Amino acid sequence: MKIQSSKEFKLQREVEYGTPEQNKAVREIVAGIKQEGDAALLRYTERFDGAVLTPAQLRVTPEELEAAYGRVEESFVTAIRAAAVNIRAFHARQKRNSWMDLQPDGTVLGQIIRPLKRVGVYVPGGKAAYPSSVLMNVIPAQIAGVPEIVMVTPPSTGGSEGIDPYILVAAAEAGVHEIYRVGGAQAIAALAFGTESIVPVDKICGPGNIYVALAKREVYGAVDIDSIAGPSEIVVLADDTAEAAYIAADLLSQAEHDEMASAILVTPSQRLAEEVAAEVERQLLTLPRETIARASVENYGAIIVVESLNEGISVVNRLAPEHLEIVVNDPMALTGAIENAGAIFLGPYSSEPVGDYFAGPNHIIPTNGTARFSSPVDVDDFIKKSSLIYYSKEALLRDGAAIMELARREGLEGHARAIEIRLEKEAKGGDGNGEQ
Ligand SMILES: NC(=O)c1ccc[n+]([C@@H]2O[C@H](COP(=O)([O-])OP(=O)(O)OC[C@H]3O[C@@H](n4cnc5c(N)ncnc54)[C@H](O)[C@@H]3O)[C@@H](O)[C@H]2O)c1
Ligand SMILES: N[C@H](CO)Cc1c[nH]c[nH+]1
Ligand SMILES: [Zn+2]
Repeated sequence: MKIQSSKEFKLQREVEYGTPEQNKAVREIVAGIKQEGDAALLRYTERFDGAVLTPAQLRVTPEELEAAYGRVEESFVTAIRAAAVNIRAFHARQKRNSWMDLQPDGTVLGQIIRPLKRVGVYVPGGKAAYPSSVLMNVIPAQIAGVPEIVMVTPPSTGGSEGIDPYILVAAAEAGVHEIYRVGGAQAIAALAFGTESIVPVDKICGPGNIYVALAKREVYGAVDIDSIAGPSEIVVLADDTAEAAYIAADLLSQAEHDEMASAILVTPSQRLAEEVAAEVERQLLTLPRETIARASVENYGAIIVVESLNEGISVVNRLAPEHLEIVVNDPMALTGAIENAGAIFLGPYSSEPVGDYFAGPNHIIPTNGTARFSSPVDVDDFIKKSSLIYYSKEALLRDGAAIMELARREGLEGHARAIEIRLEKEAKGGDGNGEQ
């Protein structure tokens, strides 16, 4: 990995997100699905995933879900159940309730919280299969009370029409029954606009590669999306107390996701910078996904040597990473200064994969600097709110003049008159129903 100063470092997102070719390809795929529905969905699935399907084969059957249990180890089922307990407990704390505030004049104001009706969850399955992302998508939706959860995931790597059995078992454990074997931009477009086989959804959540992330951005507006949760990112802010081998391993844990993943060390220690660079090289040699991880660290990785931890914090806030590890003498003391980071891991034992799989917080986290304004997936992603306004006669008589003043200053006489007609009637003796 290249060691450089903060001045030499050039932030990738200052160039366009995705190449022009990737952006163009995604726009064409989305338009194709919109115009041709299933026919385009099957064509793209053959082209990008090598799976030749008929419309009847798009949906996973209950028998396939059942059969998947026979293809996974018991230890996997035990582990995914334990992870689900932690994820459920963490997200249960986020549940909101409707509320109403009854004021002394009889006015009632409030918010009604309802779950979204139908959501689509994307579970990646291209370069790796992500059963953990099933739980991260589905559990918060269930806690919110979403009645219809539909999952999409690409057919397994290698061109089989099957889906990775670990993903299917995770879905069965989570209680998802509507699953389609489609992935990439075509799956996102099918969820957003519907096809003959897939009923459209209200919102799409879930992580994915650059094609998935760009497609979510493209369909936003027709449906809601969680955030741009694209290729994974890790930034480690470390001082001289950090163990180089741990830091290198954590950087590679994210680099191995995708050639476009990004792994960056920020440190005031030249010694640590050099040791981590050497460790990354050493550990890469035995990593099964060496080719992907090497491409990631070469193209999107960096070791940035800063003057001080304070300068390091500024660099981190500018990067706004998906994951931030703070591995310094007193990590808690720095946490308050971190303004932009999707998830913050403190100390030498909070290795990033702890959060990817098990601790409980969600691993679907904004990338590409969007942690500046968006948050990890949570229960709030699956609800909507309606405001509730009940004004009593007393309250309208009190506030009417102010409302008419504001309406007339906006030149909206119709608004003013809607209030005035009531005030005038009350001035003449009211409607006699005595309502307060
Ligand atoms: N940010 C997060 O919260 C988070 C969480 C988990 C995973 N991730 C990321 O999710 C991604 C998973 O990627 P993946 O590739 O393994 O699976 P994926 O399911 O996201 O993508 C696979 C799909 O990409 C499409 N595709 C591949 N090459 C294409 C091309 N040339 N043109 C058009 N479409 C093409 C195919 O349709 C394929 O089905 C990784 O980048 C990983 O870092 C992010
Ligand atoms: N690190 C990914 C989020 O960027 C999540 C994940 C799932 N499995 C392994 N990792
Ligand atoms: Zn990961």
